[in-house]
Amino acid sequence: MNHPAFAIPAPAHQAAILIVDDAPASLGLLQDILQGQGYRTFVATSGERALDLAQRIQPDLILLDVMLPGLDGLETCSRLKHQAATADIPVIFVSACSDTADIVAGFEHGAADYIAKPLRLPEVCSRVRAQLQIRSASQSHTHQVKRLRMIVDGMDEGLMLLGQDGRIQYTNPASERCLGYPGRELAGRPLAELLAEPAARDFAAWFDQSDDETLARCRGTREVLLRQPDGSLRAMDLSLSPLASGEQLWVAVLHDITHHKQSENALQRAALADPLTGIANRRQFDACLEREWQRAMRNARPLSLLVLDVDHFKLYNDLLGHAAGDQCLQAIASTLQAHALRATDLAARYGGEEFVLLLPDTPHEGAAKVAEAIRADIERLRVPSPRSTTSDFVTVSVGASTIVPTQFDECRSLFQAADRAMYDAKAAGRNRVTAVGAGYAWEAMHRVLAR
Ligand SMILES: Nc1nc2c(ncn2[C@@H]2O[C@H](COP(=O)(O)OP(=O)(O)OP(=O)(O)O)[C@@H](O)[C@H]2O)c(=O)[nH]1
Repeated sequence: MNHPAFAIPAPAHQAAILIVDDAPASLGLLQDILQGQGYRTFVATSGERALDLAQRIQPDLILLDVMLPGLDGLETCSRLKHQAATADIPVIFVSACSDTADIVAGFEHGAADYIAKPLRLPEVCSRVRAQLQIRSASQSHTHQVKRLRMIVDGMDEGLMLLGQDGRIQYTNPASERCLGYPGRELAGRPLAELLAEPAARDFAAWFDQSDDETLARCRGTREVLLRQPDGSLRAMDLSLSPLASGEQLWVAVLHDITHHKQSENALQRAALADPLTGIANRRQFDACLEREWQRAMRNARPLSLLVLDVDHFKLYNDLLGHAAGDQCLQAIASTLQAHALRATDLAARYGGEEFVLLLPDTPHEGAAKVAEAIRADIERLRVPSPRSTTSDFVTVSVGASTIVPTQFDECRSLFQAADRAMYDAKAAGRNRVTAVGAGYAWEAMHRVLAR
């Protein structure tokens, strides 16, 4: 039977409605009405059968009579609500018992609505439609929430919610990975506590003051170091923005930049290294010399420099070829590097076949000893040098200079003195060390001694 007067547009998907009634007349009537509205209907004449069918067909709505043989409607409704598979299916009681107490009991047992018999058809249609709309809205809301949760849980970026006091209220799995702690250990902790300085101080100050103007300053993205539970640090970009909803919450996003940092560091290292030998290049040496010069001057400590040049290297190259020459330079660089024993010593290739070794806090005698040890070790490499007029093997000449820098000295004077000493060693026959003192203090001492 169709009821055009109460016709409503058929739902986008044909909703399935389970009608539970032991009275054939009312069952048939409800079935006619609902089918007329375009719904698919299923019927059950007992509570037990209704439970079974509901589990299997997962209807969108159940119309349930209260008075049923065996398991009554109230108990059936309770059981439906206690089973995970049917708990979310809305139930409308349809009953001749329409006292307030009956209606209240229906709601207490989990009903979504209550229709009193005798049935008024427009009312049945409206209530059914209303429940289906509520269910559809709630399903799409649940779907949205699930989707959002999947996105947030699957993000590579760490996402956190912070209160206005800067304490963590929510962390997604990626932020737990970034921070190195499980979510339960992060909840309630101030974010600043997990940062290294100077960001830790800034964030603590911002959130402590928490006036709008101060907080506005923590907006945006900055590079921070996160303290890991094992004490190590991880570089991240941290973006902070207020939650648009107007709640007093902040959204913090962590983006791991370890890889960028690593390649940045690798680039920096490459820019400071000599590509042939892997030891420091001239650029790094110049910066280091300037630093150590200032330190030695502040502390009035001796600073020594060795300048080392391969003997007759042109002849070596000409006879054995450039590739063999390169290998020879690599062997010399390794030998030199092996003598850079202290953390502050720096071995570098100054250019061509010329090398330097900077020895901070090293007096004249110490520098001369290191220079001689390097010279002897290179000779001991026994790299054949057939055309050399100095030796059968590759040798080096080394100039060493030492200075206790004063404000009357110039940084380049140390290099110039060592370079001159190296040329003196060449002039004196090569494969030897010449060690000299340099600078105002040295000359002053010699003036006193000469008197
Ligand atoms: N294989 C190779 N040779 C280089 C490199 N840099 C400079 N040389 C060579 O080193 C040689 C240096 O020659 P010279 O400056 O004339 O000096 P030397 O032959 O070593 O003679 P003395 O220094 O007087 O003992 C040149 O032939 C350069 O081509 C390099 O990176 N690889």
